[in-house]
Amino acid sequence: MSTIVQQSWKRCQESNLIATQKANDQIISTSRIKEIIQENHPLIRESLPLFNKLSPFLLSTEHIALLSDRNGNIIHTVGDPVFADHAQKVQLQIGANWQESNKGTNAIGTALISQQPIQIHGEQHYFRENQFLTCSSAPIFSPAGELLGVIDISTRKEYTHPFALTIVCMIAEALQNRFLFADAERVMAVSGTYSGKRSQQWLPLVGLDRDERIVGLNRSAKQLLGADVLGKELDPQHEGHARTLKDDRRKMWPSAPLRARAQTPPVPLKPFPRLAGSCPLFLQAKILAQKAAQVDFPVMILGESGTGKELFAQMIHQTGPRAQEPFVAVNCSSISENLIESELFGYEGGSFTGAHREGRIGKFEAARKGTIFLDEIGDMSLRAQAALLRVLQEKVVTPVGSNQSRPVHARVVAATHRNLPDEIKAGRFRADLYYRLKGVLVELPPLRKRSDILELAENQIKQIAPERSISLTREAKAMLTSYSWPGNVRELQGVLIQAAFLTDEDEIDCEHIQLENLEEGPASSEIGMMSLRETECQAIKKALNASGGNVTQAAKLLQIGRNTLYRKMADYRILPQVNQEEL
Ligand SMILES: Nc1ncnc2c1ncn2[C@@H]1O[C@H](COP(=O)(O)OP(=O)(O)OP(=O)(O)O)[C@@H](O)[C@H]1O
Repeated sequence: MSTIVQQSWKRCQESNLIATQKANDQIISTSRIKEIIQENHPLIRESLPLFNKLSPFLLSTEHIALLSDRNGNIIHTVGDPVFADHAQKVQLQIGANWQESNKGTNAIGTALISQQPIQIHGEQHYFRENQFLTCSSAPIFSPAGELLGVIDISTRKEYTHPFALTIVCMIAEALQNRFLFADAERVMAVSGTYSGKRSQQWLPLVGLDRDERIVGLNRSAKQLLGADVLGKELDPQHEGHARTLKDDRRKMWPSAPLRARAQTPPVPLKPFPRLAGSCPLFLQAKILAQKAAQVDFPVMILGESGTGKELFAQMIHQTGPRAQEPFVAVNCSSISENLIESELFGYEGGSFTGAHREGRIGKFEAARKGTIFLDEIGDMSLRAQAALLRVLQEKVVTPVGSNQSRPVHARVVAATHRNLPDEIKAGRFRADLYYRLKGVLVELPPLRKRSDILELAENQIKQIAPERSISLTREAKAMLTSYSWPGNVRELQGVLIQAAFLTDEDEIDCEHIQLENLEEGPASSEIGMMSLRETECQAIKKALNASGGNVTQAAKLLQIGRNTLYRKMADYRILPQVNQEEL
């Protein structure tokens, strides 16, 4: 037995776990699972494509793959339904908790404690009931080194695949890289001489923030540079050999010091994403924005949060004559009142405590002849509004601590979810600024008023899981069109990511769709969506009772696949015993 396994057995004995007894088999409640899925949204979002790729390889191999959060809760499974059936007996299923304190020595729980990849083979499992398994797990770390969860591949001990452990390690590393690309402003591949063991598989990747500080690195980069480089600037020795793989500094805030500005090479913008939708209200706004892109008037985009305001601003930039220049997005609500002037107009070196020695250019200058997108303009303080108005009137900025003005060439596109005329009446927004910004007014409809919700949903599903052809059932479509969508397209995206994650078949059904305020949807009660779930739940319970708890027979009675039934049971927290109650 390896030292890790020995230490784990010792912990189990010290916690008075009895190997011959049943392990703790509590399943967490449906509402808690929903919360856990919400909490782990980024982990799920990044894992989904990898699980989708893995899934076909596991079919008919008696293997399943599982994803657990950092607390050992299983939040996703894919794999061979035949083995899933056996696995269910020991709760290798969604909603079970595989922490060592519950399940004794096991690959998920022990990988979480040891923070190392591990394979637990047959009798190495502490509880006898788990000794028919061999499970291979690898911890998943964020690029900043935070433990996020575990990826596991399990099977009967006699079927263990020789590369199972290698595969989970590769998936965990691929996930770390996906996080790096999703979160860092700039990703660089570094090279150099390795001091420790060389990792053959992955390019050493480093993620940098807008201030050029290292915010994340993958395992190879950690071996090369050491973990203590987090928060520091990249050593020039490595920077010299580094290749930039992703650079969003033109989109957001290019925070390079003044002197470095001229050296920053132009970075091509990503191709513009298609703005999906055929609803007349939406098309009207799109046509207006496309026209506005060709002229230089200021544009004001109005719409609730998540309706696509930033996407529209990007479209205006990228389809207009300034497309080759930077697009700089500024979220006015997230900049503190004290810093707004230095953020927008820049500052001279040493002009205030905490300032960079070399000084910084402001966002107006960073946008050069491109577009500055002032998001959440309605949340700007009156002081900042006054400063902004001056810039728009005089077309110059004066960096903090300087007495020299610099010309502004950028085009301004502003957006807000607030009703600015109301804000003006309440004295919170300056009327003169409103009229300066308002040039062309583009109003985006909230999703609940759009007639193309299903078209958008189908479009999103294709983007989320391009390699699967997932469709929506009739009931799922009714559910989506009857909901009020307070979070608009962004909420729809989140719901569909979860749904695609929860189904491992080619259909998204109501059980996979988790809506926050279902009761608030205008028509949901009218068409009885909750009772649909309730009816399905009752039908499953009845079928299980009629079949004496035999899942295969119950599935036949219900005319659905056994695997589908298992997933529905997990969703409704139904155990396969007679007269079971919801947990
Ligand atoms: N018509 C559309 N087609 C495809 N995706 C869309 C569409 N509209 C919005 N989205 C997507 O919805 C999400 C939210 O869009 P965006 O960030 O532009 O909204 P917003 O109105 O600026 O939100 P906020 O006010 O919260 O900043 C993004 O992921 C965007 O890609």
